[in-house]
Amino acid sequence: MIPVAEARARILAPLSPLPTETVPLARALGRVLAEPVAARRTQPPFDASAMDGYAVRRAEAGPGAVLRVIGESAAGARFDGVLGAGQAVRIFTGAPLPAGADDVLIQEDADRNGDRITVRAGRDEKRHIRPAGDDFAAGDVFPGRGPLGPADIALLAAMNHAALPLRRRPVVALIATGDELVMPGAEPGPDQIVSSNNFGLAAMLTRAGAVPRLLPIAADRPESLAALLELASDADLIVTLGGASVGDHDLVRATALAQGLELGFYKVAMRPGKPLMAGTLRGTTLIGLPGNPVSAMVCGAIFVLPAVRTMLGLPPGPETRAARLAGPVGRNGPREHYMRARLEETADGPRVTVFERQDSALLHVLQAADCLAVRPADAPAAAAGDLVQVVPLP
Ligand SMILES: Nc1nc2c(c(=O)[nH]1)N[C@H]1C(S)=C(S)[C@@H](COP(=O)(O)OP(=O)(O)OC[C@H]3O[C@@H](n4cnc5c(N)ncnc54)[C@H](O)[C@@H]3O)O[C@H]1N2
Ligand code: MOO
Repeated sequence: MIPVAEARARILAPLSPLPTETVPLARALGRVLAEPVAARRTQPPFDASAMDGYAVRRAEAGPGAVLRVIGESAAGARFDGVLGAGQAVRIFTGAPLPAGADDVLIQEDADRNGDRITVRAGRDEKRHIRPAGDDFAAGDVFPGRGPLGPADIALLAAMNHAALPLRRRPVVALIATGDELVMPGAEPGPDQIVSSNNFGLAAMLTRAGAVPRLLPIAADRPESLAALLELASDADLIVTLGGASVGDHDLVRATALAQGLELGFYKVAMRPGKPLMAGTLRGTTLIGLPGNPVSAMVCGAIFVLPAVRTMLGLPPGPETRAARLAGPVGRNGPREHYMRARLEETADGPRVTVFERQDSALLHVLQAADCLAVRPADAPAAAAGDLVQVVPLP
């Protein structure tokens, strides 16, 4: 058994960022930039009005002042002249501020009579001008990388990018194994269950910016698994689920070895996830996840997502943070324990409640969790208030 950090390092070592492709902005949600991109324009490109009202000179627009309206500046159609003494220009939100003006009087503070306005008493003192470049300036580097969210897309659109240089999305083949499994919606036989791990992993991968490819379930026969490994051979990463342990029907390692797998390691000092294995099959990284549903999901977060992020050119993670235990936890054994838990922000900082039940078959416990509290191998018992590292669940 090797430590978790070493197992992850060995998985990541042969991986590198995938090539760049140019993708229309409207298809960039959830994708990752392959290189920094900069604003192609300044926003706003001119001093703009933030309100509907009148562009004026502040020094002459005190309460009671009377000004003559000489024109209009609308969003998309500016007033071309220069504002002179005693003059005002009708202006609308988003319109360029005319030369000579330094203030926008909101229309609620003006009484209009023909081409005259009178400034009301108690007028709003705010100038209601958005200076040029208030949001960003041409050349400003877009601050994010990805996976891009809705606000990222909005900012990139405003920066005038119709298409973006993105990392190609890693295609991850998912092969669930076991005669006991049927697809959701099918009618399981008396000794069968519904396959959940491949769907959970697929969701995790999609959210991380990868393309999961759900292959048919492999039966517990070497020919079945071998055929599916063949089918998966053009993926960027192959993930098998189950069949990793020592039982008579756990065939993944033997079958993959017979197909030419160069085994990197088998077994990690981790709970859940001990029977994890990884290696290279015909040039493609293969990660063999344990079958217990929570083990598969935890190993997905701790090993598969870092592999995907590396292929996307992102820091591999997982990111951890410190939190105080809400209650005591017992001493740990020789395997690093990734305990299902819930994190809350309190006045004293983040606090983590570790769940009572940690059996790796309990998906309802995982569903209730939002993080994993990490207990190092052989850690002594810990008390409420002690610090532990937590990994947010994806
Ligand atoms: N004698 C030993 N037995 C076991 C050991 C051990 O060291 N010695 N390790 C245990 C640990 S830890 C784990 S984890 C499991 C994992 O074993 P496998 O990877 O071989 O998983 P399976 O036997 O295929 O399945 C385990 C369990 O999970 C269910 N399963 C499998 N795939 C799915 C799926 N796609 N969706 C939902 N559920 C799935 C399967 O039906 C089993 O109940 O081994 C322990 N045993
Ligand atoms: O390591 Mo197994 O993954 O405990 O359930």
